[in-house]
Amino acid sequence: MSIQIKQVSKKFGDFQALKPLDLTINKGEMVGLLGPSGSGKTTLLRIIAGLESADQGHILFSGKDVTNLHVRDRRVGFVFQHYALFRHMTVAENIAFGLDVLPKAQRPSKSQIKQQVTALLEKVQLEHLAQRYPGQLSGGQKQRIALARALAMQPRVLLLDEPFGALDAKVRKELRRWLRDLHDDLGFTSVFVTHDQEEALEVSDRVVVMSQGKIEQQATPQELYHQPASRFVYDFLGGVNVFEGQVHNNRLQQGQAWVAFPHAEHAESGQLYLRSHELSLTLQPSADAHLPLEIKAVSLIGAEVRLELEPIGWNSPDLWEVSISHTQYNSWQPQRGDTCYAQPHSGQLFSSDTENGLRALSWSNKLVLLKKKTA
Ligand SMILES: Nc1ncnc2c1ncn2[C@@H]1O[C@H](COP(=O)(O)OP(=O)(O)OP(=O)(O)O)[C@@H](O)[C@H]1O
Repeated sequence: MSIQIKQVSKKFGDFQALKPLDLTINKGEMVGLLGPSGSGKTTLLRIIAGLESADQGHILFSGKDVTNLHVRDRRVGFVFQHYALFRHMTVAENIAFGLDVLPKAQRPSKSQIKQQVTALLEKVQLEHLAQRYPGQLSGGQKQRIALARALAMQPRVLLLDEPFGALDAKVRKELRRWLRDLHDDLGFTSVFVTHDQEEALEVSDRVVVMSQGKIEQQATPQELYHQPASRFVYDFLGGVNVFEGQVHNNRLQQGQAWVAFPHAEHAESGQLYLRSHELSLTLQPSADAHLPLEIKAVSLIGAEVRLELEPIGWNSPDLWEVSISHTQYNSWQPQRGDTCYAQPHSGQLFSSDTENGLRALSWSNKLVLLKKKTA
């Protein structure tokens, strides 16, 4: 089922929690609402559910206006961060709950309910826990049961509010992949709220970034990562190293540190945003950049080696973080206190004269061109 949100807005007292916004969620799509605390994600989700009413605007499910339809008639399933399982009921009873309380005319027979519960327990891979009580389950297991309970009602839409927010990082990762598989398997439409960038980028078909009650950008994870529409989105996605300076002689300069622009730039000042994979570390400065850094920490855990670097003779809002391969680490053997230099390949420039404040820069093209010329 598709969801259309048309000019929906919401005020709490004088506070505008949602500015009039439009959003279309396609049938079978999984959409992540991503944004900082207070940006309006939960309010939007609750309005879609019918738990909250919009001040103005319309919500359409598959083209039908459901704005004034009661929550119980919208056929939406919910899963919240805090598993609202009934403690005095077994897992099986919890899953059956919604079906057991249906009006008689709609209620399946006892044996049908039993069959459905068994099928759902299989889907969430927890058949062996049917007779346990919530108090005897792990956080991750509770969330899977909460999901099974939501699915029992055969919702047309599944709404999830930080469903894995209370779980530890490893379980969280497992569960979000599992949720994505289940979504694909059952083919429902899902909208989930998260403030975790990695989670949103990993499982969503489309990510809607919200800030101060409005949509900053909606895009596929790939588009969002590679073409953030604004500095807010770039900052919010994180994992970025920033070099700020004044422009002189087609260089971005701060103290003795500088980066030469690959093309002519007319701005007076700017901030260069570089993600870890957009630069390499060298032992000498190059003709394109002089960005000295001191290694403050070397972390070997994980698929790559993460270096934390402090600017030497220039300032940055945060320490720089750059990942290198273990092969590179083994040949270079960087140590705390060593000096190295950042050499950008590509990045984004935010400056007063760029349209939307953002321009993609590429030094790699220049390098490729040079290579081609000399070949
Ligand atoms: N019932 C309410 N009464 C008054 N203000 C509210 C109410 N519900 C939400 N708000 C305010 O509206 C804004 C948006 O809240 P919302 O819960 O939608 O944000 P969010 O993006 O989901 O944040 P979080 O990630 O912290 O859950 C917040 O500033 C919040 O304080």
